[in-house]
This record gives sequence, C-alpha cells and structure tokens, in this order.
Amino acid sequence: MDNNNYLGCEMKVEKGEAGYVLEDVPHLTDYIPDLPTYPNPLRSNPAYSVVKQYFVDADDTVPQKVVVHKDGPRGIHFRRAGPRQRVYFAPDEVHAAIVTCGGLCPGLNTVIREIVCALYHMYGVTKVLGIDGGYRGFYSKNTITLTPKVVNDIHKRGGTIIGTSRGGHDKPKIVDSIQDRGINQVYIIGGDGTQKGAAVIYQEVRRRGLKAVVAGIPKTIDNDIPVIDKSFGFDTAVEEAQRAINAAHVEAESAENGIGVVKLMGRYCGFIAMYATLASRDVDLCLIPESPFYLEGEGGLLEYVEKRLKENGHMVIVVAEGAGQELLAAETKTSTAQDASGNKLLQDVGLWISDKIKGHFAKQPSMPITLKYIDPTYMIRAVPSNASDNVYCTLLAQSCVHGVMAGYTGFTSGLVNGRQTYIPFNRITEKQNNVVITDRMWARLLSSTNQPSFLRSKDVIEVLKQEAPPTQLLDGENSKTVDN
Ligand SMILES: Nc1ncnc2c1ncn2[C@@H]1O[C@H](COP(=O)(O)OP(=O)(O)O)[C@@H](O)[C@H]1O
Ligand SMILES: O=P(O)(O)OC[C@H]1O[C@](O)(COP(=O)(O)O)[C@@H](O)[C@@H]1O
Ligand SMILES: [Mg+2]
Repeated sequence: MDNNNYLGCEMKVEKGEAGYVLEDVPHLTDYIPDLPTYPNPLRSNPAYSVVKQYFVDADDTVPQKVVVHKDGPRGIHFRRAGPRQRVYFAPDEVHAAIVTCGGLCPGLNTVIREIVCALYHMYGVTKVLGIDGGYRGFYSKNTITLTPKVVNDIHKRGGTIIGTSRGGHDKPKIVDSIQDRGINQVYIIGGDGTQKGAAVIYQEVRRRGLKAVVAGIPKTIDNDIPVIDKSFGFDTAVEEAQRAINAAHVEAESAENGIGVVKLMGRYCGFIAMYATLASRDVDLCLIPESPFYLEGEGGLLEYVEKRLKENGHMVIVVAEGAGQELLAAETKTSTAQDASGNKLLQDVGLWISDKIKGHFAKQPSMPITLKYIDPTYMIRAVPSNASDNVYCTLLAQSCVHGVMAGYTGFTSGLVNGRQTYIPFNRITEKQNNVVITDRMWARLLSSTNQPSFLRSKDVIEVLKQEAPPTQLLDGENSKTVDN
C-alpha cells in the first residue's frame, strides 16, 4: 500500500492486478490501534434484517471510469459506501455534530434531517448537536440539539436550520471545541472550500490522536466538485431556473424586439446555465465561464443578437455569473474584492451584457428593443429540494453515517457512477468540475440554441490541443486542477 501526501492529507493507495488502483480513505485504526468493535445494530433492526446482503462486503469498490477498452487498465476505484458488519462506536458513546458552511443549496435541511434520523433510528445514537452558523459556530456560538422530532419537517423548508457562513475557519479553535465538548463524529456539509477546511480539521484531530471521525458531504449548487456524478440541489436549481427563463421568454415574446436576459449561478462553471438552457428550449444564447465570447464584429455576440431578432422578433439569453469576467475586468477597473472565505467577488455580467446590448441598439433607431434583465439567484438557492434531490440527499446522508459508524474518517460521501462511495478529501479538493466545451453535451447545447461557438480559428487550435473530452457528468474527468 502506498501512502502519498497531499495538502497534509495522507492518501491510502492500494494497487491490484490489471492496473487496479484503490484510492482508499483513512480509518480510525490507522492511528489508534486495538479499538473495540461492536456488531452493527442494523442486524436486529426489523426494517433491514430481512434484506439479503444488506451489509457491504469489505472488498467492494466502485470504478471511477465505466467506459473502458478491453486492453485498458482497470483504473481508479473508491471504497463502496454502506453499512459494515461491525462498527467502531457503541450507541451511547457517540456524540455527533453537524455543521453547514458556504452558500445555501436546496437539500441542506434534508441532509441534516437524514443524518439525525440515521443516527437515531439505525444506530441508536441520541446525542446529536447542530453547530450554529458554519465553522465559526464551533467556537463562538451555542449548539443546537437535534432530535428526530426537531428535524421532522425541515426537508420541506429551504435554507439550513442550523445556519451557515463563510470564513471563520480557525483550526485550533475548532478542534479545541471538538475535543472540549467530547464530540467524536463530525459531519461537515459544504462545497470545495468547506471540504478543504474539513481536511485540515481531520489532520489536526488525527495529530492529536483523538477518536473522532471527520466526514464531509459535498454541497455545491454550481456542481463544481469533481469525481461525483452530480451534486445535490443541482436538479432542483435547474428546475427552478425554468421559472426565470419562462418569465424572460414571456416578456421577450410580448414586446417588439424583446430580449430577456437571465443570470444564473455558476461562479467558475456553467452547468446550471447549460442544463437549464437544454431543458428549456426557449433559450437562444447561453454563455458560460468555460466558453469565451466576444461582443463586436463578425461572429460576435451583438451580430448574433441582431440576426436573431430579425429572424424571430425576440430572444432569450442565459448567462452564468462567471461568464465573460475577463471582458468586464479588461473594461472596468479590476475588482480584487473577496468574500469572507477568500472567493473572488464577481462583477454583474448580466447587467453588463444588458447595457452593451442596449448601447448597441441605441445607435440604430430603426430597431428599437425592449430588454428585461432577471437575476433569480437567491430565489433559486432558497427553495426546498425537489423529490429526486430529497432521495439523493437521503442516500448521501445514510451512506455517510454508515461510513462514520464503521470508523472511516477523512472522507467525503459521494455518488460515483450511480453508486455511493467514500472518497478521500484530496480527490474532492484538488480539482474543479467544469463544462468541457469539446464534449458532446456542449455541442448539443450549441445545436439546440443555434448560437455561434464564438471560437476563432486560433481558439479552435487551442481547444483541439486539449485532452480528449470525457463523458459529461459521468466519469468525473471533466475537471481542472485548482490552486489550493
Ligand atoms: N483552503 C481552506 N482551508 C480551510 N478552510 C477553508 C478553505 N477554503 C474555505 N474554507 C472555509 O470553508 C467554509 C466555506 O467556504 P466557501 O468557499 O465560502 O463555501 P463552499 O464550501 O461552499 O465552497 C468557510 O467557512 C471557509 O472559511
Ligand atoms: O452571495 P453569496 O452567499 O456569496 O453567494 C454567491 C455564490 O454562492 C453560490 O451560489 C455557491 O457558492 P458556494 O458553492 O461557494 O457556496 C455561487 O453560485 C455564487 O457565486
Ligand atoms: Mg465554493
């Protein structure tokens, strides 16, 4: 077994025949030997005891790639999630804490609910705390007691009942709080920043030799976390975005040369914009951070808008918030402002595009336009998760609890090729998931909207130089390395 080091996070890598690689997750016994184990209480749970093969085989792993060639290596695998025959915590020993960090995302409350219910109903645990208001809540606020009764209806509400925040990741204070309160299971729900913070907490807990498990559940409405099939809340966001696109379409259709502009979330990646556009079929132009565009001249955005209005009398534009930021930066004084977590604050590309289009047509009195700009960001983020996301959140939460009870630590619970897995933190944080514009999914979008690709011949050469594109949202390769 190889132990590599990444970001101070030890990687457990096991190799097998035919190029098989298991990127394993740490276990409490890696640094605390001779821990007692107990039979899994699910054995005597009437709901589960009748289910054949309910327990996961210790050797079950899930491949990262499902499209393979007959002579190719078997490739990277992750440990399959699910209940184990033996657990490393007695029910009355468990003192669990749940924290939510970063921006809101539909489904947060469902994940909280299902962690609490899995702990109580599957494992007989009765001490579960909510940390109030993100990472800083560990050391600056009182905790919230969570019971099945308290969380019973929360999946029907948007937001997070335990609050969230950006910034405030103070490692010593957080781990002191975990140690002082005797917390031995920490469930951390959040995006890429949160999972980096979780990795740091895991490392410190381990350095102190504490019998405390640190596990993450990936939350990202933008779907910018790699490896996993997709993030919870993404489906709900795409669905909710339809309401804004419909409104933009109604406004555009009802006016002479009507233009509806909708800005959707997507700081670094355009998944919500791309899927919302594909789902709607009313969108004539979709702009995402991964696909550069230009305004003026032949093949430019303004030429396309004019053409579309002449052909159709109206048009709808969907723009992801991170699109065209380099154009805005070049034009306005570049803003270096950051939020409390260190994320760069973006300029409003929707407003900028709207002004550019208005300015263009102001010079053509023979072609008056009516433009309406809709920014539904916080209306989309605030809704409760839809039915399919609710089921997904339930599986993520239950898988995470099974892994934690089995003593695994330093992992994120995630869906890979339709199977629940345990993924080491570094795999989640070292890269970012992006739309690959040489992939068939983006080609589908271009053909559905009929928009230009905005690629000049020199850009095409650059794009073709890049690696062969992966299958979108499936084999987790549509990702690029990010600076940590
Ligand atoms: N590199 C990092 N190391 C430790 N903590 C981090 C890091 N990046 C972000 N965090 C913490 O994670 C939390 C959420 O991060 P943020 O970027 O706001 O949201 P998200 O997790 O959704 O990406 C914040 O409390 C922030 O301080
Ligand atoms: O106004 P806020 O809270 O900073 O949130 C805006 C950001 O939050 C998001 O919805 C999600 O961001 P995170 O994944 O970092 O939480 C982004 O799409 C958006 O840029
Ligand atoms: Mg983030």
